[in-house]
Amino acid sequence: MGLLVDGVWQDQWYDTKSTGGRFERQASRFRNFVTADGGPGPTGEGGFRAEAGRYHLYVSLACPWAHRTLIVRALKGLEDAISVSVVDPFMGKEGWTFAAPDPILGKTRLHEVYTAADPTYSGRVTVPVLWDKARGTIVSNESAEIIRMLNSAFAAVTDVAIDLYPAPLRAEIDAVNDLVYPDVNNGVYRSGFATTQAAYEEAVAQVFRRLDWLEERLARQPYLAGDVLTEADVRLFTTLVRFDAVYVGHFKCNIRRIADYPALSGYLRALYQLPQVRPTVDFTHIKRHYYESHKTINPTGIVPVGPALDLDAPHDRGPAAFAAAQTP
Ligand SMILES: N[C@@H](CCC(=O)N[C@@H](CS)C(=O)NCC(=O)O)C(=O)O
Repeated sequence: MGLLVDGVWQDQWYDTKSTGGRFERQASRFRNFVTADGGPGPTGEGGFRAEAGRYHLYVSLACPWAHRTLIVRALKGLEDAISVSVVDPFMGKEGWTFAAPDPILGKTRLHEVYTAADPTYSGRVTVPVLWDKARGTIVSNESAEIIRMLNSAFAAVTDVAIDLYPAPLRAEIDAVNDLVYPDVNNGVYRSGFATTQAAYEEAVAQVFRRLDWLEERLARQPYLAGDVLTEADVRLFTTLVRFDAVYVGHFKCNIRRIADYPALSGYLRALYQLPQVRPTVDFTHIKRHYYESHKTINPTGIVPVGPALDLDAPHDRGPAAFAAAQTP
């Protein structure tokens, strides 16, 4: 675990001293957008046109943010158009590494991919990374924006016509994301990485207040934004699927389990059982990464054997429904 300072790798754990024991996540630095015509997106510069074979994703199968991009790539039928490298589950002194040199740049450490894009980069070296093979640089390292690009820019290179961010539901999706991101997706990290009792208790209470709220919503409707599956569901799913296996124990989010919430656990199983989603879930990487890498939390690195989860059990949510993509 570490970060780059002016392009030089430094091994250090998160600094929570200056924030009263609270973990604060850094904003992502590469913020360009792939677009259908190569014009600039909402942030960053233009020149990144959607083309089959041009882009590469660096992911960790353990990481919930990277997992979002793998799910959207699969739901949008982009597996052949966008290649993927998977980092080793263990994140040690060199940060994320590859078991074998990566096929694009021949690197063995993810921080070398960052310095290949910007030799003076300063900041954390995170997954996911969307790499442009044509320009030899990083398009984006912000998962929330990468999933938007995968959803919207690649219509010409896929025959899957579903829309995970349909115009009529955008306000609702944004509103849900604005609650789920701080309270749940990042809330579990704020609970687990807190270094004072007060910071932990504040974070864990916030996680469960929001899970209670989500339980109530998902008892009333099949998906977070209504009747169709959207990016809001993908974003919640990647935290839910890790929750009982990792966040309950390792991050001390143990007031309740997802298994104790009937609607949330049925919803989790429904999403997990989608044929595009299930192959993206790797519990070996998920459990090994957290329990082996975070030595300040789990010094022995021992990975617990349980819990026994049956995500293949039946659910009551019916077949998946998606919004149809509008032809431009
Ligand atoms: N805002 C980023 C966060 C990504 C992120 O924090 N990824 C974690 C893995 S779960 C990481 O790579 N952490 C390494 C570090 O912080 O040094 C996104 O959503 O893309």
